[in-house]
Amino acid sequence: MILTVTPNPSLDRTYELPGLTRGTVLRATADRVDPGGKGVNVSRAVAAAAHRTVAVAPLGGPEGALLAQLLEEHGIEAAGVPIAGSTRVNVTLVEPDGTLTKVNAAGPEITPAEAERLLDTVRARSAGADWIACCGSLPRGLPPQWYAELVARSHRAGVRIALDTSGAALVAALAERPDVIKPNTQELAEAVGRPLATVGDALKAAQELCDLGARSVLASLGAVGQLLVEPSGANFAVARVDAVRSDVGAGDASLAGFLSAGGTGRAALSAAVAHGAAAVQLPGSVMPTPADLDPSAVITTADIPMDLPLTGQTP
Ligand SMILES: Nc1ncnc2c1ncn2[C@@H]1O[C@H](COP(=O)(O)OP(=O)(O)OP(=O)(O)O)[C@@H](O)[C@H]1O
Ligand SMILES: O=P(O)(O)OC[C@@]1(O)O[C@H](CO)[C@@H](O)[C@@H]1O
Repeated sequence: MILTVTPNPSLDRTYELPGLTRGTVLRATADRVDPGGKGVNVSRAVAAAAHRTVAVAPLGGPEGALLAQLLEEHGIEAAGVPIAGSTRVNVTLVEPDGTLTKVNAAGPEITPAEAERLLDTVRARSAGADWIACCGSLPRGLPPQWYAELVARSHRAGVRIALDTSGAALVAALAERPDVIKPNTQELAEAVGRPLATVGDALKAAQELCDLGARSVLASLGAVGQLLVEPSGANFAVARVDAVRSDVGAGDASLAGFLSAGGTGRAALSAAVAHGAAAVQLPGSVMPTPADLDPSAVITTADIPMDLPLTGQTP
């Protein structure tokens, strides 16, 4: 069973536009709403592969009620923690050429009592979990050390932790030795405090995060592929993709594939890349099912392409 924790879940609204013109009323040609937030997406992908998952998330207001309803419709068991504030709505604008513009709200303010109830709910639901995946930004009210506390508590309960977050929350959690962290290129660069130009730079940065406490690093490098750095060594994988439709949630699909395949070693890395490649070929944040995966398109190697340039960092 994979338990996911999403402290700042979202309703993901996607609007398809004939064009994106600033300062005008834009009429959408299509729109959709998906249950969102990084851990929620991991649960969606795990459930799509018919594995057991429980999604822990604070839920509040009419948006929280709709999110709970959507999760139920997706067949995902939710452990919702009621909060006084309202669950956020994140908006994606899609232009005809496929360009995506995403607006993520800050999310509700979580009270100290709600924060404690969230930690208690994770503890109560973690019996029998193979992994706890803690994913996404922290809403207001949760201090940057909140994930560190969650990692420490989960390790005391004997459960492995995967952490996908960024900035101070990521750095603060390293000392508690998360079993795997999943930074993307931007998050990796931010964590080591310098821009990364090549896969070799990303490898060095991932090794530094291991020195700071991460037991392993699954670095997702967008179209470039993924690096898995473990005590036993590093591996790199990339998959052929015919046409990218939406990269929203591709990292979440990757993490779900990685954990479902055991969360360690080359086979899990290959599964992560197969899931990422499948996810980008699907619309919105639709998560791949086993039928969408093409393992034959994945190349996995211990021969790291050190000089391969990276993309996807904003200064
Ligand atoms: N443009 C692309 N072309 C091919 N594969 C891609 C592309 N973008 C993403 N992928 C695949 O999906 C994986 C995850 O993507 P990425 O590194 O962008 O994650 P992320 O930034 O965490 O995504 P998100 O936060 O939206 O879930 C990549 O490692 C790769 O396997
Ligand atoms: O604001 P955060 O928590 O960093 O990211 C939230 C989010 O962008 O991540 C998912 C895609 O990975 C979306 O479902 C959701 O809207």
